Amino acid sequence: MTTLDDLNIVVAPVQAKVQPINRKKNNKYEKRRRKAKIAKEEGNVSTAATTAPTTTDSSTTTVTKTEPQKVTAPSKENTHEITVEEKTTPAETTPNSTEKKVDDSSAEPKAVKEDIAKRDKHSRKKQDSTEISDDKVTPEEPAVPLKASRRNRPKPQEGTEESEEDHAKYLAKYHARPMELDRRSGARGVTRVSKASSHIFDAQEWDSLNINSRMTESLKSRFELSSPTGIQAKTIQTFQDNPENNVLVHSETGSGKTLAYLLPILQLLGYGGFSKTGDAKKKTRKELGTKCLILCPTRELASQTLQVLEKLCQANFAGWIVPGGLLGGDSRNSEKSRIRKGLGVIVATPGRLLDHLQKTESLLLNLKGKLEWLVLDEADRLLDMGLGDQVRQIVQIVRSNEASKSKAWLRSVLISATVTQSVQDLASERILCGDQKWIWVKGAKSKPGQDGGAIGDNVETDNGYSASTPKQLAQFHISVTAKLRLATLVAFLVQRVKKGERVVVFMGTCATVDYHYELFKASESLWENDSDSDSYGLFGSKARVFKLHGSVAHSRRNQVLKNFNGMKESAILLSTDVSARGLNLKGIDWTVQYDPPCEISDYVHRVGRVARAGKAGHSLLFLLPSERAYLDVLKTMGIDELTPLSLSSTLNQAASACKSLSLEGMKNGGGGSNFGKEKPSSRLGEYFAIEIQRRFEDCVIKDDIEAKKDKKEKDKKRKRKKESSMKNEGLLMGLARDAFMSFLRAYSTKKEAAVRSIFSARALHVGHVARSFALKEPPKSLVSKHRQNKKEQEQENMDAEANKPKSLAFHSSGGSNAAGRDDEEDVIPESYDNAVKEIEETRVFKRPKFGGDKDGGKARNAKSLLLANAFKMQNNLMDSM
Ligand SMILES: Nc1ncnc2c1ncn2[C@@H]1O[C@H](COP(=O)(O)OP(=O)(O)OP(=O)(O)O)[C@@H](O)[C@H]1O
Repeated sequence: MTTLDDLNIVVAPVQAKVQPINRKKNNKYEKRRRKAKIAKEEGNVSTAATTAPTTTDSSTTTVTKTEPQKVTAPSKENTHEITVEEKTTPAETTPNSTEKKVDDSSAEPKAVKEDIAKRDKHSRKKQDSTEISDDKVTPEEPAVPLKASRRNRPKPQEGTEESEEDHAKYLAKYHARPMELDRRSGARGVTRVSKASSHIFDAQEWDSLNINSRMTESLKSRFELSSPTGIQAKTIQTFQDNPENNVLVHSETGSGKTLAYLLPILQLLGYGGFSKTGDAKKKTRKELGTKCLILCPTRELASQTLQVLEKLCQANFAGWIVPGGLLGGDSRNSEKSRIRKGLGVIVATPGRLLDHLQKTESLLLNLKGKLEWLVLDEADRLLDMGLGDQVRQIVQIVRSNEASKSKAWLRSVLISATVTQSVQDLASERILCGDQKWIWVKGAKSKPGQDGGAIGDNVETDNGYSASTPKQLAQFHISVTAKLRLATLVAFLVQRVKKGERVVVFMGTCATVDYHYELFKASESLWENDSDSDSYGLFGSKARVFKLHGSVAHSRRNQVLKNFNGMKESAILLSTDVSARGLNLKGIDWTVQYDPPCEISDYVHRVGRVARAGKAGHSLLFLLPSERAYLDVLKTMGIDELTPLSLSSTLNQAASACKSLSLEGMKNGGGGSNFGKEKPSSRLGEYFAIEIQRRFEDCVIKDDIEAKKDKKEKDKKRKRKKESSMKNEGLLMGLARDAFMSFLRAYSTKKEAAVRSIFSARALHVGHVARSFALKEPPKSLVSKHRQNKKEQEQENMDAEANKPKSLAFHSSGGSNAAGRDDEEDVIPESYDNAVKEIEETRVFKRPKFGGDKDGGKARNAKSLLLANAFKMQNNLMDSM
């Protein structure tokens, strides 16, 4: 029989329950505490940490009592240390420390406090009213766990054990506590430590390669590179042995692919062949023309490559070869004049190069009869859907510019750590490879005898990912529910910052980066006695936070990278995938993927920002419990070394590092019936999560209240004049809403087929997702639209259902969609608008119905209703937000 769980039905999320400031104990809480006691006897499913933690389920709260374990890497310089304390030190529960914090909070303007309290009250009221509304929406986060609350839970009627089971599943899915999540993911306290490795280096020396001795000298002295990496030696040899072929360079991230292709090209341009000695073939800029075009997917990577190229050319080797960049963001006119003077090697982003090819005649003149190399760095990104068209047009123009030439004259060089089947397919298109053969040069992990083959030959795995992540990289994943995500991110960063480490946090969209950046900046410091560092925000004087994404102005992006790379102490860079490819970010210890990437190849490139050139490095991937299958997909791609990181340890360690904050959490939200009974130390991590969540939510609301006040005052001053153009909401509130919406959109539009079903928006708990953006409830625009149409929709759907032939109602027609039930994924649209709407729509139907539902038929028909809604959604594409 089809159960509601099979339908992926989730209890409709309602506004989050947040502990109000100055919350008082009252009868309601007393009752809930009693219920919690009952729950203790009942079962294993536990409440989430961000609700008032009133359960006493010792099986899930007790922290394993082992001594703190310290795993130390052998070499201090090249390794990082991860200390995992399975047992947290009990907090010093001195009344003074908590009192102090309370005093601090009382420093807030009274009006603001009252306002926040009012909102909390309103929020609670709303929740209560929802419980008894027509919709019978189950509260998203009751103050006591639903399982525990006998009276709150609708009584299952006869023959409804199934509903009980559904309910338990629901709780286990969305309200599991850290210890339980750890148990499920198999996370242990002891964890892996990355050690530096020399596997990417070749046994050869620079001198053994046939490149000019002036160059090798400068590589050793100026670049301080003592020996070539394996891929560098192999690529130079391949260029030497196959002067007329196309080359595909495929090696793990950070293995030195940039020099691998630049060195042989410069050798050929400067000296006409491979030799340690020999005279340079000097030419004027006009005579030389443009010999090589290097395309990079981002401006940052292009300018990094240009810097390396300039340094190489100036190194007393081939000073007459003048490289230049055509990068989006620079002035066109200055680029034009540089092109006119003559650029021997051009490094460009596709858009800007195409623009010049179409508008700057002198560029076509410089290329004609001269161009020999077309390099696509990060080829898979350049050839994918986003940039593929532009790159194709570029190749077409370049080739038609030489139409009369009969001899093969242009060689393509593809570079990437991820050579997917689609890249191989595209590479075999004639437009890219001409008449020449491809030579595939593979990196250190390749099996012996595999180099020098043609594309399509000797593929290690079907997907070509196996040689892509550095061997020495220690990869972790953490399983965390949506409502604990934000607190867990902060907890993890607290540990890194404490150790003075540098971290890049990858997020899915520009809006999420903007929001977290502003939120961290606006929040008070986590550390005690860090009052001097107000301007630095959450991590105080211990770490600066930076942001980088595609919508940041170009000039600002350069500055951010410069400042981030220039910082010696701990720093955190919040970024989108704009810095995922090719960038050499200085001294990074960890990459964190807060939002899993759209494509597996992006996973490889993101983690590849650490553990470069054989150094040690770590990566962490955040996953919701519903996204666990993502690990299996990674496995099929040859990435199977992810160790589960303990959530409870992560929170507990942060709690130990920020004791006063955790104590405040205990006081504000964690007292409950167990205050003084349950060992506080066993839940310290959860108190940390509670408090950090509360602080963020208050920060957003406070900012909103102040902005509204400001606007009111400004409007008053203007009297009868037009109202001020100021937004009627705080910066943080606006950013939070944008971030939340963009998260949902991005979530539902994961591109790769292999992961699409894993990131189904229907598995999300929208209310909890809102909390991960420090919103107490999902944005009103999303909810009110839904409410407005809901009744109407329900009626229509019920009508449609009633008119259907009875035999189809619950008939599983062998995968057919005739009854509109068996293949929901096909029916639910994937588009931007619908994806968001889909989440809203499903909120209505995801709630498991328990006994006592007057409209029992409604529950049974939930799946049909869902489908009918999906059809309706399709019709309302443009109307959804
Ligand atoms: N022979 C070498 N010895 C030591 N370090 C090197 C050597 N060659 C390059 N490096 C350093 O290794 C780092 C990574 O180089 P590079 O950017 O070329 O890697 P990559 O393979 O292109 O990485 P990605 O796949 O991420 O683009 C750089 O900091 C570079 O200076």
